[in-house]
Amino acid sequence: MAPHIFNVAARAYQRIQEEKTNQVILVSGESGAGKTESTKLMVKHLVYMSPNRSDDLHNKIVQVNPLLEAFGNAQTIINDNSSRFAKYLELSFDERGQVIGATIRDYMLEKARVVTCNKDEGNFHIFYSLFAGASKQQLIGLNLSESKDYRIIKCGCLKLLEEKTKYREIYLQQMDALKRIGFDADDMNILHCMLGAIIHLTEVRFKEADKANEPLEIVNPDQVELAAELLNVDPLELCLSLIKTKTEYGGEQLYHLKNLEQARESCDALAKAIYERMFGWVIRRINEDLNPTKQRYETLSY
Ligand SMILES: Nc1ncnc2c1ncn2[C@@H]1O[C@H](COP(=O)(O)OP(=O)(O)OP(=O)(O)O)[C@@H](O)[C@H]1O
Repeated sequence: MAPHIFNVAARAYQRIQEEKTNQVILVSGESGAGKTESTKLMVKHLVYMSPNRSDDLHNKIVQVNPLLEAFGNAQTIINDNSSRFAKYLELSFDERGQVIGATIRDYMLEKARVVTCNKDEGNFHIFYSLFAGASKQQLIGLNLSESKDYRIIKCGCLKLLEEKTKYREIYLQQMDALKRIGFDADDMNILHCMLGAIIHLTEVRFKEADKANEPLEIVNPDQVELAAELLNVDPLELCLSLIKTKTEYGGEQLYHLKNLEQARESCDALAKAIYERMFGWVIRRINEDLNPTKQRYETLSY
């Protein structure tokens, strides 16, 4: 019989206590095998075994899950809530075996999903919950209209749009979780602006110039302007960076015109990079919340 997950967690905990050495549990398997759910149960069991069961820390770890899933999970053919990143969760213990903190490290976020995903799958959950849950006023503030108009939503399974009630509920949970990890009104606003900017950037379209050796034309420059406004950057600079490459040679700045493919790629790359930074920001804030003390003793990692 395969080892039970509680047994694996108990053995690792026992070794930390007896040998005072770090322990690692590797949770692997194909998509949908149950890695995420098993990890949640093992964390629960480890906290349960701690001398002064820190329900508070366990609750915090559980409560950040909706956030991780909002930004890092998406519907795939195999799993409705598939993690599209690899996760390393480190639990810290004091000498009594008490869990005193947790740190999450993310790897290999599938950021390409922001701009391309299989038609039977979904984009990251956060985009659907944003359209379903944000108020009309918030969406107007981001210059966004009906979700079905956007490539970021259209590139995935449109059926997800029919689940508005579910996503509205999820949005409220996500906003609640953000507040709990210390996001204030300004942080919330920045996060929404980043999401809005990504959505506008993925809308930008380019066209070949009529004459040779002329820069590409941006078909809908309003989308670049809206993205620039939300990112608080100069719209002209942003437009230029999408159609030209700047290099420095001998202290001189040189500009090369991008072709259609390069411009599309750089615009998508920018959207993906913003998404990745945003995810990293959320994880950093989660870690601050999960580490009330900076002291580190033995650790257990997944
Ligand atoms: N221990 C469990 N108890 C109940 N349901 C489970 C359990 N493990 C897995 N499941 C079911 O299987 C689904 C997929 O599990 P999970 O998301 O943990 O898989 P995963 O291996 O992390 O997948 P991915 O690699 O795609 O993220 C869950 O949404 C849940 O419905």
